[in-house]
Amino acid sequence: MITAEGLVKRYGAKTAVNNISFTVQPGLVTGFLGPNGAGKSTTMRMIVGLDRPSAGRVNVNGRPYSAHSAPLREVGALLDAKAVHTGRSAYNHLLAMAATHGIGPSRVREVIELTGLQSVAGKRVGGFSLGMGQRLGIAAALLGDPATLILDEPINGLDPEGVLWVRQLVRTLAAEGRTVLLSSHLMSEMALTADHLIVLGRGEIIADAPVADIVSGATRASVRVKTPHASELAQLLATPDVAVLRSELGILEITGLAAPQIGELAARHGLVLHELTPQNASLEEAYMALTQDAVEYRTEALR
Ligand SMILES: Nc1ncnc2c1ncn2[C@@H]1O[C@H](COP(=O)(O)OP(=O)(O)OP(=O)(O)O)[C@@H](O)[C@H]1O
Repeated sequence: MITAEGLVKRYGAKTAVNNISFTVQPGLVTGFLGPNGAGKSTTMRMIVGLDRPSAGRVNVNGRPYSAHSAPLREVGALLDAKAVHTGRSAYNHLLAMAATHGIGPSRVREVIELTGLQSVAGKRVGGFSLGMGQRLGIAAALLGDPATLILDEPINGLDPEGVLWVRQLVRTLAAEGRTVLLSSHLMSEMALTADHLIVLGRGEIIADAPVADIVSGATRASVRVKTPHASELAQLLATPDVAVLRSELGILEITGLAAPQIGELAARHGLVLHELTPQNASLEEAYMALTQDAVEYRTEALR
């Protein structure tokens, strides 16, 4: 479990994290989202004691990271996959880390197998691809069999098989009752992986809720209707609370009324429907709506 209370981080005049409080619960995958520069990495660094808060506190499994006598057994973190001694082999890198905590070679072999690095374990880390480096970072995070895991962009550089593997791994870790905090800019992947989301914008929390609530709360779901009586149905639906958009011939996109009510209204007036489909908003749309005022580095649309 991770608990932050009134957490602040200032770098000179820049406030990177501005008085945030949150709890990351065990047994769930919690996604940590936000535009570039929102303060995610800074927060993660404070959780694992790499940065000192300017104010407030953050505990991992009940204590500050620095107060744990064997931190690798409490929290496993993948923060910067490139932060390894490039001259060592993957096996020796993990063995050196393990030695600091009295963890034996058998656990090193176990995490190598778990992360699919067997064939390259003896090779110099300096020659690793981005994806292999990510796998090694995940192996290091798992080394102490910790109850809490913090993974910053773990799928960055992974091939589709690797992305699927990370998704299954973090789901399994959460199902085992562990606390998993995961950052990614890939909303489609986050929608498949996370149960809960904490969204940061300009150093503040702009959402802290289950994924389903964030998706349904930030966007208005619509219903797609295909009918040969589009004009008649659009007229029947025309009330101040219902918006009807005619996207193409015979197709209506309706917001403000649920599919069953639309179907019943059509039936009462003898109007045939060929399709009646609730359109669920995507997490990406919800995320864009939530963060539209919090994006610091905006790009211009291509003309
Ligand atoms: N060491 C530092 N010195 C000065 N400013 C910093 C430092 N580290 C981070 N910042 C600033 O703090 C803000 C938050 O940065 P942070 O890296 O935490 O954001 P992030 O949400 O992780 O972004 P990204 O998605 O781009 O990784 C940014 O404006 C960044 O420029």
